Amino acid sequence: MTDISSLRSEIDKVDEQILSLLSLRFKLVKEVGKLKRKDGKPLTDKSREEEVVEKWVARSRSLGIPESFIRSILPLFFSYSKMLELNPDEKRRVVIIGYGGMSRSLTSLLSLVGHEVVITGRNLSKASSLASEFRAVTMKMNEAIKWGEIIIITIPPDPIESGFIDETFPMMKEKTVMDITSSKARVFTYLERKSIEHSFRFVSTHPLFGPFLFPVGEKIAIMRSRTSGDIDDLVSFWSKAGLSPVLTDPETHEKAMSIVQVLVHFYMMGMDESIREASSIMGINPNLFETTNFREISKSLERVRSLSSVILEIQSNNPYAEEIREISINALKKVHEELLSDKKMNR
Ligand SMILES: O=C(O)C(=O)C[C@]1(C(=O)O)C=C[C@@H](O)C=C1
Repeated sequence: MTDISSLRSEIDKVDEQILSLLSLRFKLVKEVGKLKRKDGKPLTDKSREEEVVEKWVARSRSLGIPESFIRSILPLFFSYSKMLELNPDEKRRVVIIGYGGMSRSLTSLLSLVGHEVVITGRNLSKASSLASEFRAVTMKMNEAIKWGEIIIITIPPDPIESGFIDETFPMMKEKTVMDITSSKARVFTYLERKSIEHSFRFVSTHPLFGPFLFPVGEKIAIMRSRTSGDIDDLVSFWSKAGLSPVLTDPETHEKAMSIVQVLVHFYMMGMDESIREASSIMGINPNLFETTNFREISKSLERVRSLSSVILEIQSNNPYAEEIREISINALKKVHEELLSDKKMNR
């Protein structure tokens, strides 16, 4: 009988082959990228992606590999391929203030695309451990700001508004400064005022994705301020980094976020709470009976739980939050009543 360790060494050999082939695939993809850039073609070719998926699914069927497995790994291939095909014409000196999840996500993208990225903040050892994960470096806050052309503030709205980085604003003179907060209500006005006082160019952004690596293909909301002037350069900066810019203004952004974030998170917090309560009342562990839908929803609930501080921050900062939660409760009541009256009719 073959023992586990000899089987594992066979697996290691197969893994080695998979990796060599993957590396070859990525090299070919980079060549495709060069041709696409030369011809001015878009990176995404949906019909080619569909063709690749069909080929893989057909082949995997004959090999007995589940279709769902193929369909879940191929989007990762395409997204990573597109990232390798990116190549900005112009390297920019980008400074990221802060070292949290969103800083990590943006650093992964901007450094891979070829920009020079410096991470800074009060705690340089945290900044440097993040920088070492990518092609990025650390500098003290004042040195970094002096060096950079584009400054991205990734710290949360409360510290921004309580003056945590106020001392750095005079050094930002004539630089381009962006924030990435999810709620623009107060931060926007604050930074716009500072940009007028200290003569820097302020453009507000909101990356519309969570703190994950290489977010190629995701959206970023971009909002002009009174000091931003023409923002074509920044729209191109973000598109060349693989994101899709959505041009908007703070008011529209807050209204949109009241639906996309406040409403959705509110329902999910309620769902999480009711699943816990119902499980305890029924004396049941629902995970033992999970359906596909339940599993997918549980994953989303888990994500919402892990981002709870940001989610609560949005619930408290969005100016439409109360109105939206009211609308949500009324909608739920309406569904409840409709279900009750349907039941009566069916009797
Ligand atoms: O064939 C291309 O056009 C590629 O860029 C390669 C590739 C792939 O990974 O197979 C990646 C992105 C495109 O949307 C389609 C296919």
